[in-house]
Amino acid sequence: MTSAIVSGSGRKGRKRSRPAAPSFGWKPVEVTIGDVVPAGSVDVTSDNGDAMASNHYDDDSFAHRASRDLEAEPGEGVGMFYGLEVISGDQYRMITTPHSEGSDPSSITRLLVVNSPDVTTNNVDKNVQTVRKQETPARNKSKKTKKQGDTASQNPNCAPSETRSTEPSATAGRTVETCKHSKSGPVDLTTARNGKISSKALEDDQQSDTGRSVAEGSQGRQRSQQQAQAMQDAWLMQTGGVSLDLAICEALVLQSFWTPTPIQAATLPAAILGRRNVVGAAPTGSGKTLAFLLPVAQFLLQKQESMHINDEATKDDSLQALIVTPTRELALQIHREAVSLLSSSIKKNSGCGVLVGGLAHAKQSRVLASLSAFLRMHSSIDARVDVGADAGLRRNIRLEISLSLRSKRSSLRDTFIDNLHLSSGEHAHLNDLSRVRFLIIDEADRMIQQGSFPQLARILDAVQKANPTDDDDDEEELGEEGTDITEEDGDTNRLFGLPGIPGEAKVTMLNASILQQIEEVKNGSKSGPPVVEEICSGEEDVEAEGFEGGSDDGSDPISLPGLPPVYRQTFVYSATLTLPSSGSALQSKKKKRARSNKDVDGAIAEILEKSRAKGTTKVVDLSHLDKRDKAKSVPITAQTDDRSKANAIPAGPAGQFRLPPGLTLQQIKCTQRHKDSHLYAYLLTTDAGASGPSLVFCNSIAAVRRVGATMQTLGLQVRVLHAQMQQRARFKAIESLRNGKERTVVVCTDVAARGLDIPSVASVVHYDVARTVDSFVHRSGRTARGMGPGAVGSSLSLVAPSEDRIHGKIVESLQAKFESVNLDGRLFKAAQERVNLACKVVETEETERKTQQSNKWFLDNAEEAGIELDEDVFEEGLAGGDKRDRGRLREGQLAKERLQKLLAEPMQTQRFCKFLSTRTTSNHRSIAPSLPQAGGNQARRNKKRRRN
Ligand SMILES: Nc1ncnc2c1ncn2[C@@H]1O[C@H](COP(=O)(O)OP(=O)(O)OP(=O)(O)O)[C@@H](O)[C@H]1O
Repeated sequence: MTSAIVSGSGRKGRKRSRPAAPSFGWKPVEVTIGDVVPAGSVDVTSDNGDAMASNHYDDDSFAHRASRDLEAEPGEGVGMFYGLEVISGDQYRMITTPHSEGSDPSSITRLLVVNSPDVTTNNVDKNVQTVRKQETPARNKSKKTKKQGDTASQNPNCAPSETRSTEPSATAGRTVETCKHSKSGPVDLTTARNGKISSKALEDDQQSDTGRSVAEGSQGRQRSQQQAQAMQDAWLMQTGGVSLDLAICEALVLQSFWTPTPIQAATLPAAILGRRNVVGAAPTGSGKTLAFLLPVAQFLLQKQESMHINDEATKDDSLQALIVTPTRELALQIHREAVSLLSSSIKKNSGCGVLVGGLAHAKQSRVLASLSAFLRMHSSIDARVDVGADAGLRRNIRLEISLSLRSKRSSLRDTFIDNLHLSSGEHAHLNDLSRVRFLIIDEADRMIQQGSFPQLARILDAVQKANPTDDDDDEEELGEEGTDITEEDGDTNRLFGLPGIPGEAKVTMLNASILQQIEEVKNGSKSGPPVVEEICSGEEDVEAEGFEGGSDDGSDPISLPGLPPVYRQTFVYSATLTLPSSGSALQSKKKKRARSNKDVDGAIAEILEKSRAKGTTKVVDLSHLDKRDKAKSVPITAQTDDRSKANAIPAGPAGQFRLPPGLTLQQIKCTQRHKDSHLYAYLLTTDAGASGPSLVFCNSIAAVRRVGATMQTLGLQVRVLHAQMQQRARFKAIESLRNGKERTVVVCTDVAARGLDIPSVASVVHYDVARTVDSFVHRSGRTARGMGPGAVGSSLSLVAPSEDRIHGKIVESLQAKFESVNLDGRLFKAAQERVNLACKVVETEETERKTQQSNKWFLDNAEEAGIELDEDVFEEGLAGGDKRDRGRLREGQLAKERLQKLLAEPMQTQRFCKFLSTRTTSNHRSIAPSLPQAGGNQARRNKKRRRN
């Protein structure tokens, strides 16, 4: 459909020659501002990187091209397409903006869009809800001339951006601008969100002589509103049509996030406009958290506004979004980010809750109780009329829970999971999962490993049960598959269908035939579970599909009494979601058939299947470097739209993980027993290691304890972090990195490898080489996070001979250059001396501590039993031991004294090596430049070379 129904424009009916169709094959259509276009005539989802080019002209030469293609007359304003506004069930109005900043929007008379003939009405219908509320003041500016008869532009005192107030419109709750002029001068109310804000601002204006502070406050508000407006426009442009709520934009302004990251730009249109499920993979530190939080926040705020209009009828205080993470720290971090995103719109209590294990029972109950209290508080707020800028914004509960699944001792987790099966109780709102609108699995490849999946499956099942999107006849069978799967594979840490290196998730999307088979099985027309077929898309060109989710596809959730069913979106994210290449896909298909035809292949497919994700799934894989195979062999399914292919890049041998651009990879090859001294020298004397907080990863808790104690004895500011620690201490370790007052070194296990976002972390050290490539990628990704030139950091691997093979695999797989760090030989010798002393001290202290602990245990138990103990049942500590023990104690004491002396003198700063450091800190003493001094064989080789 290329014709437009023209309404209310001066250019109406004007005949023009149609411009040539662009090479991407879509038909361009010329429309006039105010045009109403039939549903289905334009693709509103514009949800991949190329879509902006497909939907409108947005590059620098836009003006020229649009003017040329439209045969614009000199001085005629042309605009660009921003999105659609719903006029009625099947008609939409183009939303436009001027092509360049500063242009008068009201001058736009025509625009050029590129029209997709393939998009169905269904597609657009599903976006009605989300598009409806996306009217922005910027767009109002262009509509103003239609609605209000050019009042503003005719009044010289009424500048377009300064003198309009907004009033609620009768249609779809949109705002319509009117011109206001007051004695105190123009008032910028163009960004006011609703009528109440307008009237409040006007009151301020009329009382402007009451005090300077009022005026200043108003100016400040205006400024922040303008900034939010500018932020909204910036994101609108860069996401190809996503107009974020102004409240969200305010939060983005505070963080200066003026540009969406690639993963955000690629997924937001699909998630917000298309209401699709999203499977997203992108490098560490690339903003995936916001990519899934923004759609949630946008939905909540839009819903909030619609509730403001519709009141009780649509009031919904139940859980809206559930985010599941693999670690407690990550859950807390996401919670913090969600709160800051919503804080400007929902003041004190954002309605976000975080449930993690490891906290005291009382504390856990308080978390739950506070959420309940918030529900009650909201009920009371609902009962009264709110006035002011926040009116209506605090009215409805926005409850979001991040649930960490890693803790085996998590009573809260159990409480929550158990509560899922209760119909009433103290925290009844947690029982109702029927309204969960967003189900988000972060670090998804981790969630399906190491025993987390059964718990995750329970939650997915509970959510599905509460709001079924399918017939659940095979629920039991699916539930049992997990057990069969692990038994069959003989690997309790992995799911069936996940062969290969532990930690890699094999992903296969469901295709049409699988889904059909699932349906057939469920309908009873076919026995046996579905067989997965993986489609290697190759050259095939799957046409864009209409949006299949929601109530129109016949598989809608069962309605709850009085409330319409909730359409649920599932988001699955990680930095390492490995999509299979064509070869592996075919192989696994054969293997799969030979092994069993019972299971849905692929972990992510499993998650999507378990959560009964309906509708089109958008797959965005930005996590791999190799784009040569981009056009080939991407597993694609009927459930995955064709535009996903452009982003889905195969992994495997040809696809290397993309690392953060500011990350420097380094390596030191040394013996296991020299690792401590290399670590110490690196942290203390190299610019890379000494420039900020560091994370040192070990493969075991015992190693964490030992290395942590040694580095602490050496005078570094050290904290340890592992899963067996008290939760409070875990938080403290993370906070020590975050507050950045001191340069902390956190020695940790992989519990800190994923998700943690602490931009100040300057270096990551793999004390033990990571066991998998995924693990290496995640660990290294704790540094060089975010965007821009400041996002730099280094990742050092200490490679012992026994780790050469696995390190080689990592190097090969990443195809990245690892720089060698050659420490100055003299420096290394000095470091080694200190480390030897520290080790002796640690060993002595450890023996003493153990003895004391054991004696205390005896004493406590004897006291409890009322027994008097003989002196000789106590173990003697080194102090009271035999001659040899006392000798060891003496050695320990001497080592301590010697070490203290050495530590009082600063270590020499490294002056010559790959990491040349001329920095002098208060702790470091510069020495005269020295000649290179490599150690051992290397030194001899260098000498020989020089002689020759
Ligand atoms: N649009 C943006 N512009 C600038 N910075 C951003 C933007 N979005 C997010 N960030 C910042 O980027 C950093 C990394 O983001 P985030 O923690 O979401 O990364 P991630 O992709 O989830 O990483 P990981 O895979 O390690 O979990 C954060 O400090 C965040 O504040």
